[in-house]
Amino acid sequence: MTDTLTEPVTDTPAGPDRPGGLATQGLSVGYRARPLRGRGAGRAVLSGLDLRARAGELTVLLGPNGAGKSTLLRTLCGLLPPLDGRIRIGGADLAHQPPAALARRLAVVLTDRVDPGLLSVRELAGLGRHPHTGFTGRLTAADHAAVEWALKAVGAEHLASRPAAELSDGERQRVLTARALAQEPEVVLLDEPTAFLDVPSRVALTVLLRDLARDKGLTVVVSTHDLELALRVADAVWLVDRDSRVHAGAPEDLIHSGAVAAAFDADHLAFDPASGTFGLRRTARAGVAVEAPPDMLPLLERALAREGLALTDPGDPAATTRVGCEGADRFTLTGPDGRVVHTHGFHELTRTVRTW
Ligand SMILES: Nc1ncnc2c1ncn2[C@@H]1O[C@H](COP(=O)(O)OP(=O)(O)OP(=O)(O)O)[C@@H](O)[C@H]1O
Repeated sequence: MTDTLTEPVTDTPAGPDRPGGLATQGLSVGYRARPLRGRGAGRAVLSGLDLRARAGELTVLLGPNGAGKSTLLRTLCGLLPPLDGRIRIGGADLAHQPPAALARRLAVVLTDRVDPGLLSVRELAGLGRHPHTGFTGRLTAADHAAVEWALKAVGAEHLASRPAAELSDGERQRVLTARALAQEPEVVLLDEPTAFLDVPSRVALTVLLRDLARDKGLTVVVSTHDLELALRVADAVWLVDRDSRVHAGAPEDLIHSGAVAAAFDADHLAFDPASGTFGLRRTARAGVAVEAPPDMLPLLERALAREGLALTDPGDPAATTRVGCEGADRFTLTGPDGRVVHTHGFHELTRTVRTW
C-alpha cells in the first residue's frame, strides 16, 4: 500500500496532486557503527521505505516505542544521513540542497530540549524567520507579522512577552511549533508536538496542523502516540508495525487492513475497528442484569466492566446480580444472595459489587 517516488502525478481516480510534498525511495534509516567499534555498516532501524507525504495533507507517523519514528524524522530533515536511498522535497534531492535553501523550505520541531537563554517568547518564535532575513538578520514588518500570526495560530500570543526559559513544557511546545510555522516552510516535520499538551490543546493543535496543510498547501508530517486523535484527524498515516514494516494509507485503509490492531493490540488493550477506538480487554466473571435509562447504560457498562461484570438483558434469569437506576445516580443493587442495597453515585456502586 506504500506510494513510491516514481508514482506518476495522476488526475484519476484520486484527483490531481498538489506540487511539492516529500517522498522517499528505497530509504534506510538508522545509526552507523562508530569507527572505533569497527563493526560493519551500522544498524538499520527501518529499511526499504518508499513513502510519500503529499502537499496539502497532514501525514501522521505512528508506531510503538522504539519503532523508529524519531530516527525517520531526523533523517527526513537531514540531521541523520540515510543509510541508503533518497529523499526528495518538492522534487529536489535533499542531499543536493544547500543548507540555506533547505532552511527556507523545511521546518522541524524535535523532542530535544531547547535552551532559549534570555530570549522572550516572541524572539524565540522570531528565530523561525532567520532563513528569510538578510545579512543583518533584522526582521521586517512582514517578518513580525508572520511571527504574530504563528503565535496566535498555536494559541500562544498571550505568552509573547514572557521569558521563554520560564515556560511550562506544554507552553514551550506551542512556541516551538509557532517558530516552525513562522518559518513559512513548504514542509513541516514535528516529533510528538502534542506530547506535553492537555487534551483540548492536543485536539486544537492537531486540527490546526491539518487545516494549515489544507489551506496553505503545506506538507505536514507529525509523529504522535495520540492514536485515536491521529486516526480521526490525519489525512494519511505511516504506521510502523512490530516487524519494522511501514504501512501507508488513509487511517481507514490501515484500520480495514488490520494493521492498526496488529501494531497496538496488547494483553490489556484491544482496537475496535468499528469505532476506531482502543478499549480495555474485558474478561467478565459474571453477568449483571441492568435496568436503566439509555443514557446511563454506557456509563454503567464501563463501571461494571471494571469489576468483571458484563451487562445482560434485564430479563436474563442467569444473571446473579441486578442493578436498577432510580434517578440521576441512585442505584438499587440486588446481590446473588437476594440482598438489596441502595447506593448513591458510581463509586458506591462499584465498591459494593466488588465485595460480592
Ligand atoms: N543515537 C542512537 N544510536 C543508536 N541507536 C539509537 C540512537 N537513537 C535511537 N536509537 C535506537 O533506534 C531505535 C529507534 O529509536 P527511535 O527513537 O527512532 O524510536 P521512536 O519510534 O521515536 O520511539 P519513541 O516512541 O519511544 O519515541 C531504538 O531501538 C533506539 O534504541
